[in-house]
Amino acid sequence: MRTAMLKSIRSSLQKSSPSAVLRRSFSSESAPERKVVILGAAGGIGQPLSLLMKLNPLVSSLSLYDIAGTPGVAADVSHINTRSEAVGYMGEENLGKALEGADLVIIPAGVPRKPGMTRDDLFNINAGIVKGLCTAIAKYCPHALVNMISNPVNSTVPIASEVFKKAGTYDEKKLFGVTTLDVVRAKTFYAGKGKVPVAGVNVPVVGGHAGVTILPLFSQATPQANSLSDEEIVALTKRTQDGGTEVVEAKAGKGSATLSMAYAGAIFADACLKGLNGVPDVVECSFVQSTVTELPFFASKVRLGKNGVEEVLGLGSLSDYEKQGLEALLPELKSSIEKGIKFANQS
Ligand SMILES: NC(=O)c1ccc[n+]([C@@H]2O[C@H](COP(=O)([O-])OP(=O)(O)OC[C@H]3O[C@@H](n4cnc5c(N)ncnc54)[C@H](O)[C@@H]3O)[C@@H](O)[C@H]2O)c1
Ligand SMILES: O=C(O)C[C@H](O)C(=O)O
Repeated sequence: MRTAMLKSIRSSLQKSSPSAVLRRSFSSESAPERKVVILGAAGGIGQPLSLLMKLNPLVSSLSLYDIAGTPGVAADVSHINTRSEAVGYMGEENLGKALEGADLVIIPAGVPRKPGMTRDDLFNINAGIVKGLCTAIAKYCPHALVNMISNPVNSTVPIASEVFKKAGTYDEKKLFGVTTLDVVRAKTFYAGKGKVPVAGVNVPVVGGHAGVTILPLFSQATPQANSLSDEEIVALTKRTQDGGTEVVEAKAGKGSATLSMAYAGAIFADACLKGLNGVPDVVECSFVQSTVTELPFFASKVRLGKNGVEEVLGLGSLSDYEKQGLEALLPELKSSIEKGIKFANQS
């Protein structure tokens, strides 16, 4: 009787959508102590992400760091009656205190795009910001998991890896480029076009996080929506690849995706915390060190565990259209990775 009940609970959990899992995790209790740090916490993503992480009961200590504005954000969210204590840290002289003892560091620090810009146009400013923050991570919390949101992710993750290598702290299992927003978008657009309930939809997205390097694998979407034509799959792929630009244009100079990104960042951080806590079978897509292709970093499904990446999963079988997409993305992704590595080693 008890075994049957446990089986049924397990199966309903496995079928749940990420948002349902996140809501359910908000109500779980007796989790281990976990310190989560947000670098860039007063920004467009940082503020709603701070709220969502304050709501997550897997977090016991929430450390909010920015170069400006964090006392207000921290005072505000600290009044929310949830498990974690929230503390704000402002200015570089307080970065060490913000990071000490961290289990997970989330980085949405840096400038966002304006209409007409590519993510790579952010490199000149954001590469230096990420390098500085990662140097501090290597010093103050070398064992923390790092969730990189700052763009261009295809280059900022390699920059972080080089900074950690130089400091002697690099652990490839602990560095993640956050590509969850691509998955969130692919699920939403697919459910809309395929007329299937969005809560149950799953779509892996592989490659990287910019334009054609974003490759949604609709051939592996579940549940399969039978009615979609090849033209509709092409249009869905393009919309997923251009999702960020769609928001940048709609915001007309006032930045890029913040609310949907905070949601996606919270889903991914929650998955990392569950992995750290030993929850089995936590799988999300992420841009990580990889041998799935010839490139040193690649986004694919990743199983998360007590040390971060437990297993980088393969691509599975691809449609001919997806195979072409994979071939087409490799040169751009390669050059963005190399640009990040070069920057970290020459400056
Ligand atoms: N990975 C993704 O899917 C994804 C999605 C959306 C946005 N982004 C990227 O996230 C980044 C942030 O976007 P946003 O809309 O929140 O921008 P924003 O300008 O609203 O906020 C950025 C914050 O970073 C802070 N900051 C700047 N330098 C810092 C430093 N050295 N240390 C700490 N904080 C610092 C700023 O003070 C600001 O509060 C951008 O690079 C954007 O392109 C990534
Ligand atoms: O598009 C951007 O510049 C921000 C982010 O990478 C996104 O995908 O929304």
